[in-house]
Amino acid sequence: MSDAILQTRNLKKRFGALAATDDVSIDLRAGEIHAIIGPNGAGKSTLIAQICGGLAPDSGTVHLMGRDVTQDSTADRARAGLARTFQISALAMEDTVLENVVLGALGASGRPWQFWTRALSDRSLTAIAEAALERVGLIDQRHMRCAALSHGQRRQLEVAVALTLSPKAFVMDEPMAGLGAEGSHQMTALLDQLRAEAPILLVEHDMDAVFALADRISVLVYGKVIASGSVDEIRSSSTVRVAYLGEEA
Ligand SMILES: Nc1ncnc2c1ncn2[C@@H]1O[C@H](COP(=O)(O)OP(=O)(O)OP(=O)(O)O)[C@@H](O)[C@H]1O
Repeated sequence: MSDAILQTRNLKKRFGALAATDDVSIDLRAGEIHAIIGPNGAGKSTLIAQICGGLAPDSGTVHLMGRDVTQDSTADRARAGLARTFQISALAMEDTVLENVVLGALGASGRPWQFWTRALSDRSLTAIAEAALERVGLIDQRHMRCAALSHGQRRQLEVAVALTLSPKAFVMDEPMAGLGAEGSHQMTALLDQLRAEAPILLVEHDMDAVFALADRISVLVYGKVIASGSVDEIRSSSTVRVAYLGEEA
């Protein structure tokens, strides 16, 4: 038995003649950040969509905590602890920071139809929300409207919302995109701590962040994993340099 928290086996997805993912088998193990890198059009978004349930694979499987979730909906996978962040922002801009996180905690509590105003006075939910905000460094902003947050703070808030799910695994789609140097620095520090809570499958173009954070890197080119290894192994791989970084052999 594999000790992977999240596992794909032989995922294939074709769009007409194009193999967007071609036999992709990757593992995400407890405590690690596993980065998926690759040039534009390599199949990273297609892979994430199959892992999270937005796109059905033509063949292959996805397992979460040893259970086959390939046929499960996105919502069922989220309830099972697969926390996806960043590509789809579900923040309510007019609500406060705390309200946004309570809304997440409300969904995770299995009481989604409870009146909203009552949810806000439910100490068990606000305590979960405040703990998540503390974790991402936004507790002092909890009464601010979401719209007043900086771009980087909104990304931290998305992590806080994901934390209320008690995630078993994070799938993060370009968390550094659009962040300045300071924002990237803060997000890198946050992800570095979060891996202890739940492992992170990280799709990211920012190589400084990837090299700083990843325990393992898999390189996707034309839908295939062409290399998988530690930061040092990937950096020194001539296959990767030629296929991805575009250098001469
Ligand atoms: N719905 C679709 N229909 C047809 N082709 C698609 C579809 N979605 C993706 N593709 C194609 O599949 C390939 C992989 O795309 P994908 O978006 O997964 O790559 P990516 O690695 O995420 O790229 P980027 O880094 O630019 O976001 C590309 O050639 C893309 O044009």
